[in-house]
Amino acid sequence: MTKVKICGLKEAVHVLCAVNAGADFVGFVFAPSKRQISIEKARKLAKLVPNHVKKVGVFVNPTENEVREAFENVPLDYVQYHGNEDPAFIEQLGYPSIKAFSIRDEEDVKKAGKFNVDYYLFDAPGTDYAGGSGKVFDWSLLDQLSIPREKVILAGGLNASNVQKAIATVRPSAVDVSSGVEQNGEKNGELIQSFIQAVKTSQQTVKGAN
Ligand SMILES: O=C(O)c1ccccc1N[C@@H]1O[C@H](COP(=O)(O)O)[C@@H](O)[C@H]1O
Repeated sequence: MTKVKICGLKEAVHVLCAVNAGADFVGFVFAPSKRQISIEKARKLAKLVPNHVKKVGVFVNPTENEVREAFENVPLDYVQYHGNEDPAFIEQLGYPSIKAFSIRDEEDVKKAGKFNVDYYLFDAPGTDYAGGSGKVFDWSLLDQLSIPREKVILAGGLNASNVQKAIATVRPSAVDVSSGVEQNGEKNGELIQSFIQAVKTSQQTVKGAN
């Protein structure tokens, strides 16, 4: 079952929409971004999230204290490191973790081998911010990936129209979306629902074909 992460949530209505539509992870951005929210805001939104939906905090080159404060106070289930954090920094903090890699070429893919994390997230390089650019990268760069697929999250410019092809091509454990469920720069409930529906339909199609 491919899981779904809806990232960059800022409003209660969209958190509830993601949860009700079947999201497996919801993401709160603490890094510099147009989607950045405070720990206090994330704490309020987190109260709307049932235990089976995992809460992810997105950081870019944070200090240890920034991560600890958010993890304990929201509270979070996973920390997503979306910058140039090194393996020792992540291991020292010791939280359940997702490490993001910006993929331009095969060398970027190889960097994943240095980390020991719960999930390896592959994304397009950022433009204005470290992530959330809405850009797709060349998925074929992941063809030779040695990371087990159950630990792979695919991100980068996904939307309801391309996510089924993305799943069939990369076979990730989960897909992650931010820009692709937004309209005029804001999250959109219908787009969140259609994205999650597209992922679920994709799984039904695969089952039916077997
Ligand atoms: O969403 C953001 O604003 C963001 C800012 C800084 C780091 C990561 C961010 N989001 C992550 O970006 C990817 C892809 O997003 P998109 O669907 O291409 O817009 C995803 O992993 C988000 O978690």
